[in-house]
Amino acid sequence: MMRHAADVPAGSGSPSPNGLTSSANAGLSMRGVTAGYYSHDLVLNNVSLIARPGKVTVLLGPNGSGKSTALRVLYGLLRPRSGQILLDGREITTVPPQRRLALGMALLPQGRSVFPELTVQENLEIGGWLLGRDRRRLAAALEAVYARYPLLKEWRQKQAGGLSGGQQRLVEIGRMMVADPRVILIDEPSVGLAPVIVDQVYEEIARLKEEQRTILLVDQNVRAAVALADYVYTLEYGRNNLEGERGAFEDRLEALIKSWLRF
Ligand SMILES: Nc1ncnc2c1ncn2[C@@H]1O[C@H](COP(=O)(O)OP(=O)(O)OP(=O)(O)O)[C@@H](O)[C@H]1O
Repeated sequence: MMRHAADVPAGSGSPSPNGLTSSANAGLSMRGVTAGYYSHDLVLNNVSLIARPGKVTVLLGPNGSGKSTALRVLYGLLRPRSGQILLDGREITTVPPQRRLALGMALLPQGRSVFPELTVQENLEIGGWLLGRDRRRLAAALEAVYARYPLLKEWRQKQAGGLSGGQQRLVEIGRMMVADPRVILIDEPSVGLAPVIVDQVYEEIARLKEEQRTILLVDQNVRAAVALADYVYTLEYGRNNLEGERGAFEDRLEALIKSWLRF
């Protein structure tokens, strides 16, 4: 069933008063978050959502509705003015991104983020910086990534900047996977990629889902995203709008996309 945010009972999914994790608040959640980049603007206005463990949660909405900003707040790159971020019921609102990484969270940012002058291997090593100077653990983590993505092993001595857009995307995914995250935030994974690479990116997201990782996906590619989704939220003008299980959205995608074109 698709619901309007106004119909969702307040306080649903709240943490247990004793601070212990209950299944009701497992996952990554944003509660009543208000955020913006400048004092006079408001990009997110009282937004709440939850990415359930092992599920794919998709966040959709027209351009400028605040989707990427929501990911930035969830990852700690932008501090909310009010509201809370919780991971498995524990408040992490002011926890910096590097500590969120240590808690098992990762962000796959939109667009090209490889270090072009560095080799593929050096780019992957950056993904393992949490392992510090523990060279053995870093080597083991790199080997696991190479086993998972054999192409990265082939390219390991190549300069990342010389790779194609699709190849660089794989390096970015590999870099994220060095830390073996359990909660993954993905921002527009297919922007600017050739269709054949786009398919591969969604296959990889499907594999991450099969592995029971928690995924929050922001995407302009509405059909591909909804096909993978367990639960969908939409934002409009920085506010919660619709939400519901995938099935409730599948038949309404055309109408939804059309309504966003007027923004
Ligand atoms: N770094 C920034 N500094 C200032 N304003 C920003 C910044 N990033 C985004 N904004 C503004 O915040 C609003 C929401 O942007 P955001 O990127 O979160 O939306 P979005 O829903 O992800 O849009 P799109 O689908 O176009 O990527 C926009 O008005 C945008 O101009």
